[in-house]
Amino acid sequence: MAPTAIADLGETIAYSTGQKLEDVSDAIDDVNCIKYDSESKFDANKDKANFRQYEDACDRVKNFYKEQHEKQTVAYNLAARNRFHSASRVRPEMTIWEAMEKLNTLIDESDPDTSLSQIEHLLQSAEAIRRDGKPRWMQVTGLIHDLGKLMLFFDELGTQGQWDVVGDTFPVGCAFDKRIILPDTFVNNPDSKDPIYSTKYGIYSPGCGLDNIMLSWGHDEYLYHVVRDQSTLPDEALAMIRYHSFYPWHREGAYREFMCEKDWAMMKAVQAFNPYDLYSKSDDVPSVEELKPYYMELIDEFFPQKVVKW
Ligand SMILES: O[C@H]1[C@H](O)[C@@H](O)[C@H](O)[C@@H](O)[C@H]1O
Ligand SMILES: [Fe+2]
Ligand SMILES: [Fe+2]
Repeated sequence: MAPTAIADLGETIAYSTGQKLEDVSDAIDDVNCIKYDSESKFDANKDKANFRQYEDACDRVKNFYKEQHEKQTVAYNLAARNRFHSASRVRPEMTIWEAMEKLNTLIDESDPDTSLSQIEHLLQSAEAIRRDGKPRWMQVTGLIHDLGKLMLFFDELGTQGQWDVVGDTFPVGCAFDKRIILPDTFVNNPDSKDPIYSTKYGIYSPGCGLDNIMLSWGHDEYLYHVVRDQSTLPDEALAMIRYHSFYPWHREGAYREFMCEKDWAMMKAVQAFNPYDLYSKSDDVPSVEELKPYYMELIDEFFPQKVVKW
């Protein structure tokens, strides 16, 4: 780890940190009470080779990743986090259901696998989790996991476009791993030539824990911060939200050298969640009005104060 770089990043890294390391053993005990099936029943019949084909994706998707991979730098990430945490920011207020309706106008440029609206994607994920008999906290996690994309509509966050909202995530401040999709598109990212950020560990140290790694700014990181303080969701749900787009880690096995003990338990949770997010995209289109009463009750259970500060 380079001490000067760490000193510069200082508090910003600290406030982007989730649980303290002291909470690790508690979290692991909690995890032991939750059983994940090694294979979910739900994705057994899916042809997985049809999803996430980025090399063959259309120009819209490829251009998206080129832009994202060039612009997600340490400097940008620090600035975005400062805007989010700024004390003077007036945070929009709305309920979870209102947020789902507001998000519905977004067409995600990074996604080669669905042409459905966001509310439909959220309901597909939640319904697949519910059909598999998973706990209620996981169903509501499926329902909300992409609501962070709302950041696109909140001017005071200074969102630049879709490149700092959607798409897969990856750490900044250390070398970009080849297992990130379309890895050659990082050549024009200035950090890939930085003497510290371009090294294997960069500004981090092995075993430092994922909560201490700055992941590219976007809907996962944003929603994690919103939900952590305003819901009763367990640590596993928060990990599913925060890391669901971190495919190079949870699917491809990259960046494992940064994990701490707690992260291994959290990774199981994220991997258990992933099929419901990805493979539910080919399910039937859900009926929003029919499902609304069930999910309104579920939302109230985990967001007791009803109105959320975004
Ligand atoms: O295109 C998708 C989409 O934007 C998802 O919401 C995100 O979680 C994925 O990782 C990404 O690749
Ligand atoms: Fe997502
Ligand atoms: Fe999703």
